This record gives sequence, C-alpha cells and structure tokens, in this order.
Amino acid sequence: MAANGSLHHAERIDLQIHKQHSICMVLDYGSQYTQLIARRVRENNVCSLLLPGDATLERIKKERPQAIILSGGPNSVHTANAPQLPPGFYEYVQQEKIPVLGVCYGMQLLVHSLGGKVETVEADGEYGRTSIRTTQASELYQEETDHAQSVWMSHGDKVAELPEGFHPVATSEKGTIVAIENKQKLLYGLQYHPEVQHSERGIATLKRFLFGIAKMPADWNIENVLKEEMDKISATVGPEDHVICALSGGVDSAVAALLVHKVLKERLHCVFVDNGLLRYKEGERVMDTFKNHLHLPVTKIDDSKRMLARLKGLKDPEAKRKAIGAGFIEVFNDFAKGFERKPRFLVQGTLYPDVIESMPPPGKDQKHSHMIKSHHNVGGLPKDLQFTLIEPLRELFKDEVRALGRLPELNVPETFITRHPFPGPGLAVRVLGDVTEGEALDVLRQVDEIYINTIRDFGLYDKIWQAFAVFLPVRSVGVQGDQRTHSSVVALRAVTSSDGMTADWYPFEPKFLQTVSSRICNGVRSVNRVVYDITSKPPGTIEWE
Ligand SMILES: Nc1ncnc2c1ncn2[C@@H]1O[C@H](COP(=O)(O)OP(=O)(O)OP(=O)(O)O)[C@@H](O)[C@H]1O
Ligand SMILES: O=c1[nH]c(=O)c2[nH+]cn([C@@H]3O[C@H](COP(=O)(O)O)[C@@H](O)[C@H]3O)c2[nH]1
Ligand SMILES: NC(=O)CC[C@H](N)C(=O)O
Ligand SMILES: [Mg+2]
Repeated sequence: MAANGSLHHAERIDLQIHKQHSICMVLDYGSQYTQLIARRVRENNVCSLLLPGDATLERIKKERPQAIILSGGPNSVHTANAPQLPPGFYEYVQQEKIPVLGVCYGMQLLVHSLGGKVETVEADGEYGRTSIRTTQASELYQEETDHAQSVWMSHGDKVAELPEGFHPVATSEKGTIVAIENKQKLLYGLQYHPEVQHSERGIATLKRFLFGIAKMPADWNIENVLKEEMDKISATVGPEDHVICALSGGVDSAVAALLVHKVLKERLHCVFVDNGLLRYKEGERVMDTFKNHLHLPVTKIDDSKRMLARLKGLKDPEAKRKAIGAGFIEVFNDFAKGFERKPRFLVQGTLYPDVIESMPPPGKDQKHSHMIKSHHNVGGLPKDLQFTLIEPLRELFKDEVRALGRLPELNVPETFITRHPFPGPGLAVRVLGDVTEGEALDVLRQVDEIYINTIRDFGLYDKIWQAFAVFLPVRSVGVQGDQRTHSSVVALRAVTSSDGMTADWYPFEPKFLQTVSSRICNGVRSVNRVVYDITSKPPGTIEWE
C-alpha cells in the first residue's frame, strides 16, 4: 500500500513478513530489472529483500542476509557520484561468508572497486539477445564448460581487466567477459541479465547462486503476499470507510478488486471508465464479463467526450499520458462526491513495472534510475491526488499476479487471468501523436479487431503475451482496384513476455502475416499498408508511446 509513491520504492518493498525467513538481499542501483531479480528469487521460494543502493552497512547488517545480489543500473562506474558499496562491505561479507553476485552494473562495480578495470565501449554496446559461451568450470554453470546459451544484454561498459583472485568463466561472441568468479571470496559477476525471461539459462544460474553457492533454504511462497496484503488493508481502512476501486477489465484490477473485496465486502465500489480510448465494443464486452463472471457491483462512467477534449492538440507522449492520468482521477473524484461519507481510498491494480517505468524513486538515490514513460496510474497521477492509494499488487509482476489470482482463496475467473494486457491510456498511446486527428481511433479499432480475431482464428492468442495495432501518422502510396491511393499505414505488434519488463517479437508464420495483411487492407478502406514490428524490449518498449 502506498500514498502516491511517497516512499522510496525499495524501502516500501521491505516486506516485513519475511523476518522469519532466510533473506537474499538485492541492492538496487536503479536498473529497470532490479525488482525482477527480487521477484526471481521469490519465485524460487526464497524470500528477497530490496534495499536502495546507498543503504548503509548497518542497514544491510540489520537484515542478516544470507546472500547479496548487486543490481544493474544506468550509471557507469566512471561517472561522478556513481553508486558505490558502503565502506567495510567486503570485510563484512567475507567475515560472514556471504556470497555476492553482481549483475551488469553490479559486476562492473565489483570489478572497479576491487582494483580491476572497466571501460566504456563507445559505439559497440551489446543490447538484447547475445550468445555467450562458458570457458571455465564454475558453480554458476554447474561446472559445465564450453556450453553456449543465449542471454539478454543491456550494457555499454565492459570489464577490461579483472581484479586479483577473479577468473573469467564465460565470454560473449564479441569476446566480452560476461561471467566472473572469485570462488575463495564467494564473489561472482554476470554482465548479462540472468533475471530476464529471455536469458535462456538465467534462472538456472540464479538458482546455482542461491542454492549451490549460498545454500539457501526454499521456504517462501505467494500465499504470504495474500495474507500480508489483506492484513495491511484491515489495518489501514477504518470500519466505516468506503473505498473506490478502478476496475478496467484487465487481470490486475480484477485480482486487486477481489482481494480487497475479501476484506471490505460491500464497502468496496468498483468503477469502470469508458475514456473514449477503448477498443472495438470494449465497454459493452467488459461490462458483460463483469456481470457474468465477477459478481461485484460495477458502475460504468462514460468520460469519453471530456477525455478526447483534454487530449486535443497534444502530441507529446508524456503530455498525453499525464492528461489521461488526471482524467481518470477526475472521474473518481466526481464519483466520490456522490457518497455521504466521501471515500478516502482508491484501489488500483498497479504492478511493479508500472512503478519502475514511471518514475525514478523519490529520495536519496533519485539519480540511479531513469523514467521511461509515465504509466497513467503512477507517474500520470495528478500532484494533488486526494485519495490514499491501495495497491496490493504494487510489488508484483504480471505472472505473480496471475498466480495470486489463481489461488483458491481468490479464484479469479480465467477470462481475466488469460486476457492480454491493455493499458489504461488505451488507443491514445497507439495513435502516434495527436489522437483526435481524423478518424485515427476508428481506423485503429477496426484494424485491431481484425488483427486479434485473426490471432484467435489461428489459435495463437494464448501463445502471445500481448498483441495490438498502432496507427502511424504517415501516409503511403498504394494501388487498389487499379486506382492510386494515398492512405494510412498501420503497424502490428505481438510480443512474448512473462512480465512486460523484457519482450521479444512473436515470429508469426508467413501464412498468418499474409492473411492478416489482406484482411486489414480489404476490410479497412483507409489503410493501404501493413507493417510488422520486429523490435524486442529493450531496445524498444512494448507500446510505441
Ligand atoms: N478503463 C478503466 N477504468 C477504470 N480503471 C482503469 C481503467 N483502465 C485502467 N484502470 C486502472 O489502472 C490500473 C492500471 O491499468 P493496467 O492496464 O495496467 O491494469 P489492468 O487493466 O488491471 O490489467 P492489464 O494490465 O492486464 O490490462 C488498473 O489496474 C485499474 O486500476
Ligand atoms: O495501465 C497501463 N497504463 C499505462 O500508462 C501503460 N503504459 C504501458 N502499459 C502496459 O505496460 C506493459 C509494458 O509496456 P511498455 O513496454 O510500453 O512500457 C505493456 O503491457 C503496456 O501495454 C501501461 N499500462
Ligand atoms: N544494465 C546495466 O547495468 C548497465 C550498466 C552500465 N550502465 C553499462 O551501460 O554498461
Ligand atoms: Mg488494462
């Protein structure tokens, strides 16, 4: 639970439930993937605890970690004020025999601070899929040598010289050292990101670190989250309080609503907003699904006119996102006015990726993490927000939320669990630039409907994490029925992912691409060209804005 991000995210993530468990600590240097590391650790039933990268040694000691992972981060060890390990860190971990794994920036930090050399590679970074090969036996790879695997990289600095006592244990195709160890001192480093789904054996390597090297017990699970979050809600919401829940039809808010409802019952009031940015017939379809499957009272509010007016003339993606965030809150404020005792709390299905992409964590180490885009429900919220937020999923990733929703205690219907994510700002971040120009929204609705139906016809919906169309603000020349056309171009995007933090484009068969392209050009008059987006995340993001 958080009041509009008022605490440092890493401190907030200090889930105190874990005191009775052994802890793997993650020090956060601002990587987009820091929480993903913490999440991977939990996924393997080990309790993880995130602390800011500038935590003092006293703070670290207080938690008695059994293993420590140093995250990646946008800084270079050579930039002024780049995050450092606290004085006395190495003495402490050596004395307590605590294994340390540095990931990307974390590995560069180990190397740099122990007297090795890190250099900046001017125009030759490694981003996205990279092939690596183990060169020497290491516990990290179960002693296997000469084994190739595909991993996810995102770095512009590299290790040029190892500190004393370290060995390289894997290199990339370009010859970059991508894994190192100092077995005696229990210090390990990975230049790539083992925590992301697209690193082929990344999880296996993390498990080697947790269980093989750090010998941690596997004694934690998702049920703890349910109990903890329900307890927090009971402790925070007064017995007379009524609470509003922003419900979208997506999985996150459905899980959040059912979790909160378990505690508050009829004091929870769900609101679904039609902001004019929904897909084809989405408003009606979602309300039907709520009625047939969710069994919670839901009020639908049509805010489309006001929202489209608010977006008029806005071209900048961030300005659009902020306007949409403010628009949502205006609807909830209006709704709250209808109560005798005005609700003070607002439930949102915010997930961790929304938080990490939306804002650098406020507080001391603001410099460590970069804002990627303001998610409407986090960075897009107005500054004078009148509600205290209840966000029981704020520390979780989508696949964890799905697991939580499937627990028998919540029993969230599968129709919500398996639905592709759809962002709150909806089609506004898929019509590039000005949203209200021409018929863009209508064209996009038609194209999207054909695209998703074709995906279903080919039996691919559940193989794809998210698929959608994008309306491009350009025109191209075509020939249709022997006539010259100068019409719109749409891009199709389909990605595989497990948490939205990294993604790869989906490799459709040519037959699918042929079918969908001709269905779109035949079915939507003003479109004469269809392109397919083949960009992973990174370097792209999933949405285009
Ligand atoms: N149309 C809407 N009406 C009311 N609340 C919304 C709407 N769209 C989004 N929200 C709120 O914003 C939150 C974030 O949106 P987001 O799309 O990330 O989550 P979701 O819709 O619940 O799940 P999914 O990511 O699977 O679509 C939602 O959980 C919900 O609380
Ligand atoms: O509710 C939301 N409000 C937003 O402002 C928002 N922006 C992106 N997304 C969704 O988040 C996931 C990651 O998207 P990106 O790679 O584009 O950041 C993808 O699933 C996106 O659809 C949003 N969801
Ligand atoms: N992902 C990271 O941790 C990157 C580390 C450092 N900023 C680099 O570019 O090499
Ligand atoms: Mg959604």
